[in-house]
Amino acid sequence: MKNFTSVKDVQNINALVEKALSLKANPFQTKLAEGKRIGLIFFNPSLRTRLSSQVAAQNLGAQAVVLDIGKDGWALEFEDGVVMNGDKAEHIKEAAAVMGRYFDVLGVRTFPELKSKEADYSEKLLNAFIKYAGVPIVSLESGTRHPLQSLADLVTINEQWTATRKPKVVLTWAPHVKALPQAVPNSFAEWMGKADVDFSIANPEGYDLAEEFRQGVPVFHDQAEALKDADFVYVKNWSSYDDYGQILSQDESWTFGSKQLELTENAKVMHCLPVRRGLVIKDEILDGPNAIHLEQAENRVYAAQAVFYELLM
Ligand SMILES: NCCC[C@H](NC(=O)CCC(=O)O)C(=O)O
Ligand SMILES: NC(=O)OP(=O)(O)O
Repeated sequence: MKNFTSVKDVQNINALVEKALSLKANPFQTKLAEGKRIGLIFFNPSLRTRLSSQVAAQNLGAQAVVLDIGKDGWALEFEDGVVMNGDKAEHIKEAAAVMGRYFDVLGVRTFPELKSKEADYSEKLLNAFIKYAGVPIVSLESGTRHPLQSLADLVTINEQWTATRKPKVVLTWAPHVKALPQAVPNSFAEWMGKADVDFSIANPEGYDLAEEFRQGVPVFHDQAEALKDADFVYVKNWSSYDDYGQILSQDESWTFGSKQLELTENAKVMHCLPVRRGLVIKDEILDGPNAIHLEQAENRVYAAQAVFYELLM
């Protein structure tokens, strides 16, 4: 594996899931990556990704250094060939190359601006790191994807599912007050497409994900129809892709509660966090026996550990 920015970077996802589970069973392999350094570069806020990546590095014996570049770094220029006479002090060409000289692996978090579909989906920032850093790049959530989250999600589904038949996994949209990225649902859909599950998506009209992420996946605009017999339900808000970055609905009949759960096969309920209680998922679910959001968050450590292991070893 050269970089970890999408499921396409992974040769064998089952092997990576197994690696994460074996690291979970025996996490403190602190000699493995002794002397290696991981830079974790954040353009945006984070709780889980930041902490789980640092814990994962420590478990392997590597050192992690965090830079809140959005807050503490110089304002960066990404355009080529411009005269930098505005407010940008440093070009990504130098910034990424310098960080590449300090670290063996670089993780980067860069949310989409949700203004231009073309700009966000071209992944300009992540690709600039890949081009100029000269070391493996790990996405800590980019404009279009969140692969460390999706790997942890798949690890969690594998852990929780003991039956021999394929589990039915449904990704459902839920309302929110802010326009959120499509990165988490895109990425989840992309990973589920490669996993041994029966996968479908429920969202209101106008919220279909970009076609490349839902090819061959049944999409329902009726949540109740989609939830029937589900074994796992992944709840997440996202803003419109077609009407890019817009909030088209705040319909709270899509908020996931007991009424929705009753339609399922006593499904496990998933969310990547942070979750807005009462709006996205009701307390009765988050505080009940079907919620596995904390297990997902815990597995972020072993997902990151497996990825760092692959890239450093
Ligand atoms: N890293 C996990 C999710 C990050 C982001 N959520 C958020 O920005 C929530 C913000 C809020 O609820 O105000 C998203 O949906 O992609
Ligand atoms: N799920 C997730 O990536 O959480 P953070 O945004 O807190 O890192």
